[in-house]
Amino acid sequence: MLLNPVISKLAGKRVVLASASPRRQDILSNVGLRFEVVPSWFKETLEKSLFSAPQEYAVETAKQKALEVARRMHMKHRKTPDIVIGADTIVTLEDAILEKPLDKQDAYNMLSRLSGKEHSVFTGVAIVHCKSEKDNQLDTDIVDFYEETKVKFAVLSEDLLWEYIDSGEPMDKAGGYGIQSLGGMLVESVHGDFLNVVGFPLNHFCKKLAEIYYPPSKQSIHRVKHDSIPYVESFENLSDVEKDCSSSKNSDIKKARKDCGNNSCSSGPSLQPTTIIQNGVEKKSENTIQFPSKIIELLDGFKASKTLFAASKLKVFDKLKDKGALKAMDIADKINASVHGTERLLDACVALGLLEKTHQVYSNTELANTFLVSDAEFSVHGYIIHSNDHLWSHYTHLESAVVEGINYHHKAHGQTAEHVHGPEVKERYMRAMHCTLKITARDVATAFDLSKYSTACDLGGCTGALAHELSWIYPEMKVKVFDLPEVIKNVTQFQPEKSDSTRIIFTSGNFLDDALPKADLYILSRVLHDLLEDKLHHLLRKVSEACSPGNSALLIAEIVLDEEKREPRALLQSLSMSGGKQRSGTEYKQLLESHGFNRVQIKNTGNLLDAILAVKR
Ligand SMILES: Cc1cn([C@H]2C[C@H](O)[C@@H](COP(=O)(O)OP(=O)(O)OP(=O)(O)O)O2)c(=O)[nH]c1=O
Repeated sequence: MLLNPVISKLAGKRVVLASASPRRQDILSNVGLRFEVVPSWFKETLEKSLFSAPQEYAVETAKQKALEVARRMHMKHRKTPDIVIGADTIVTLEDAILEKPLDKQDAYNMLSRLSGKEHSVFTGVAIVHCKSEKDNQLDTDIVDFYEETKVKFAVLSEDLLWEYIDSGEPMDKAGGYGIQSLGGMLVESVHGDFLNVVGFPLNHFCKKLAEIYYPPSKQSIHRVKHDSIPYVESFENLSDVEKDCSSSKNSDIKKARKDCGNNSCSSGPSLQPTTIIQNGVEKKSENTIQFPSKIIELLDGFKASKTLFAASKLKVFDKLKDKGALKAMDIADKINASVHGTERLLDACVALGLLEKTHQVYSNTELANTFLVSDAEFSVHGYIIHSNDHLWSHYTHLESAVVEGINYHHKAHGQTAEHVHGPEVKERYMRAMHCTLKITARDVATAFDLSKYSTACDLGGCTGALAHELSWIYPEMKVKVFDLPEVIKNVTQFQPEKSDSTRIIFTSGNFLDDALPKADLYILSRVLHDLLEDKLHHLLRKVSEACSPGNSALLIAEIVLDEEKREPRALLQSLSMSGGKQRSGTEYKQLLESHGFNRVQIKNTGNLLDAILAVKR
């Protein structure tokens, strides 16, 4: 335990070594690491000329080896590992990269080049932390590094060379030799980590683990030097609190800190005494203040949102979807932007997990292809643009709107009706509604068995996204979308190619003023939270009157707050609302009961909107 404190940090985790190399397996198992071996299928065929230095090639190959295994285990075997370790060893001589020889002649060529000279052995290592996201996406966090060792060969005679080659040893080894076996006889001197030559830089690996699992506190100078494996005593002295908070890779660290958000971990002063060295003098400090991760995360949140908005607005994800992969300068050209600015934006998107970057070439992640490309089936692009162009300004005026207690719409956009209700704004709003409903409609439509209702009317149903989902799930159901004339006249562009116009009908009208069309099932999706009390009751009264007991029902799609009203998404959204309010399950129940709906069922879907089914018996 004392000898391998950092290695023991991996105990209890599913660790996978993505390597067929018996040497790597030996090195790691010799220090007590428990792991599965899943050799990588990644072919070592990266274009070497694309790398500015050979070690970058080794690191990238190591990374690709590990990622291939992580993805395969996640997708095919549904066994997401916690950590996958990949490595790649190369020999370099005068800019040439020597990998494993193809045959005896190739081994001869390599060894005769190495004869009498000093060469470098680089091993690139990637430590990939994996996490399965809610939507079954694989989320990875990669730490990589390389180690260089210089090896000098004696002058080798032809006979020695061929005898060595005939032993068979060179064939599965980079540079065509194995320093740990017969090949050791060829070596005059070694500068650096011997195990690095054999295929795995153990010391550097432990230092990296130390950095990951024991990051230095930002507030105090610990006795753990950044480039050292931490002193054993410093592990012994770690408090449970600190252990929990620094338990893993960056995202785990974030998570652990988040989990600790309500206790002394992230905010209050820690009671753990800390050793501080100032001007060479050691001091013990009580009440060290821990780094306020939670606050920094909140503080920086707007930068991440705005990065997503800017990349979406500039259609970065669309351009990359069209072209597959592009360099920063090509993207800059396509979006009419400066190369420098584009590169910064792209790198920020990589850091946020929206883009991937390999050898200065950017491509969309699966997440971006599915949700950020503007014409993708489940794109949230419209919602992002609405957030950027409309909601953003609400929040920049939040402070004065709170102080003055006025409507944010006026504060943010001035008072002109044109600005708030102009055609462009309306279309943007429709897009935002459309894409949020596209990703929520399935969960709302299937929250309850609605098959007994043969006609439905979606009041304020906008582009018909929920109507289409209902008609697809309930083939017997006909759905009428009832919305304002200016909405209905723009719905055509949102219809799927194969839409059945006999089962989905768009009708113009105002649900507050006009008579409601007849239906078995009325739907109010994202309507109630936005209405002032008088309008809300007026509408519910009308719907209730239109519902006959036993035969009809009202389906509501809204965020249903937990009873303590702690749901951040809804509460943050409330800040930008002009009139209405978000409600808890009990509040919706009472509201609906007051309008004669005496059977109210609520289903938390886990999606953006929850579902409520209200019936009059
Ligand atoms: C230079 C040198 C390399 N080697 C080995 C280490 C590596 O196993 C191999 C270089 O090939 P790699 O491609 O790094 O590794 P590998 O093919 O053996 O395993 P995998 O790709 O599955 O991870 O050469 C020695 O064993 N001794 C040496 O002295």
